[in-house]
Amino acid sequence: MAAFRELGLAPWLVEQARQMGLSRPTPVQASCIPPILQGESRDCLGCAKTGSGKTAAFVLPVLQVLSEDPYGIFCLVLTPTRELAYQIAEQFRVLGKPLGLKDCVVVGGLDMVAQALELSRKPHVVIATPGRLADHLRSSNTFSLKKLKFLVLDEADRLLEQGCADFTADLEVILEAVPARRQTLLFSATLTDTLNELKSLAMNRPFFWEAASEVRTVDELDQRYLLVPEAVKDAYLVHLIQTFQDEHEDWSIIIFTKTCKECQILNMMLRKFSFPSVALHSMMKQRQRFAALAKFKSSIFKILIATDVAARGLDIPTVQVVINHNTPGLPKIYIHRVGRTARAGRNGISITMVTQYDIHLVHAIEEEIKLKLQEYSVEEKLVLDILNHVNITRRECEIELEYMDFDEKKEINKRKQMILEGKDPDLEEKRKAELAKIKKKNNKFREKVQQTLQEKKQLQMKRKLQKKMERRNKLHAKEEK
Ligand SMILES: Nc1ncnc2c1ncn2[C@@H]1O[C@H](COP(=O)(O)OP(=O)(O)OP(=O)(O)O)[C@@H](O)[C@H]1O
Repeated sequence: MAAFRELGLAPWLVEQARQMGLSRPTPVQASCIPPILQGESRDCLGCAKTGSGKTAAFVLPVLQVLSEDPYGIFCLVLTPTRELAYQIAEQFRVLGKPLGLKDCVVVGGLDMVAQALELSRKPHVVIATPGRLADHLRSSNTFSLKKLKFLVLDEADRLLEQGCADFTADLEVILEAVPARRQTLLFSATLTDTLNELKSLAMNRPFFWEAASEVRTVDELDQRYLLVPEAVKDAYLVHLIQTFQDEHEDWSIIIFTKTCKECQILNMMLRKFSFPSVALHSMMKQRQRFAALAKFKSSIFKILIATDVAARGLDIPTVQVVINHNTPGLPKIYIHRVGRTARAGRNGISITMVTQYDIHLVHAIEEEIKLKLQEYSVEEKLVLDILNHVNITRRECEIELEYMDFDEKKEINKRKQMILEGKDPDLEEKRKAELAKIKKKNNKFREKVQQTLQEKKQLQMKRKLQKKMERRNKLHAKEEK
């Protein structure tokens, strides 16, 4: 593998990388840095496994080009979560220190006025979540992205996905504000599904690089599943954590849950068992989210319980274990979740809890990652011993949470968010109800059509069969004559 300086990077940048512990480029860096350095006419799509150094693969060449002609705003990085935006900003800051790099993080949940002021001071690099940046573009004209040289989409497939947090409308606003002549860099561990959409964004002789590997997860990751009945999941979880705590001196675990409520309940429950845990989910205030992550990163708290808001990109080298409290519905989400451990060549283990209803999801995951998960065995008796205690504790937490009006708060938060987005919550609700009605009607209609088609098909088959029988009878009659 070539050294960093052979990739065309300046000595000061190579030295800066070395100081950060990056002495030799990883494959994604070695492959993507030279084409990015070729300049304006070359876009780049980099697809490499989790923890393989994709961030430096774009930060280093951007800094190199910036150092040759520094001005603001030179580069815009878009990323799906607020925590990830700060993590990327840190890499820019550390690697770009000799340049006196000015960066600006623009994410939701924080003061918009302060952000607008920072943007107006022309930072070299803006790292943003699409929603908040689009809000700034819609509401102010104190900054311009028209001279931008680089547009980076980190976790690009997530940004283009149309899921519960749909970025497409915001991306449209942003793409209108950036110049057509620019270099677009797209990175993720899971680019292939959305490749066509991504290519329409990166049209300048796109250089596409994908790590040559059949298996889509890293070799250093020991991937297990644990078959558990739904009703006793939490007893297994407590048992797993207790075992790690007893057997390891230095340990750190991320537990992924399906919903914010589940995340909150598990955190309350684990704390009642005196485990050092913190929660991270989208219903928390942004300051609480940052504080929780900081406590986990500094190992004050050894357990992070999170929703998929923490599934992508977060780089916390000390994480040795990922527990999936629910089996992810999409293989892609599984890949990103388990990728929070076994990063940059370290070992790690992931344990996915699988109930009787989730077997098909495991098969889909195995098919996608091209690897069979191995069973994780536990001593059932030890789990049975704590079962009652765990179930009673969980029930207590559920009752406590009801008193805290968690669901109501969720509803209020949703309405607040709509107001912030300039929507009328009541109108939106009406619209949603109407849409649901139409959907139901359409579904009924579709079912009816399908039923009619089925009946028609059956009738045709019946007729065919009848004709066949008639022909055969006639033949028999002829033969008998
Ligand atoms: N050349 C290198 N040598 C050693 N370590 C490196 C190198 N490049 C990056 N790293 C380290 O590897 C870790 C993972 O890097 P990074 O977060 O960029 O991964 P990623 O590919 O973006 O992962 P994900 O898909 O999960 O976002 C970081 O701690 C980073 O400092």
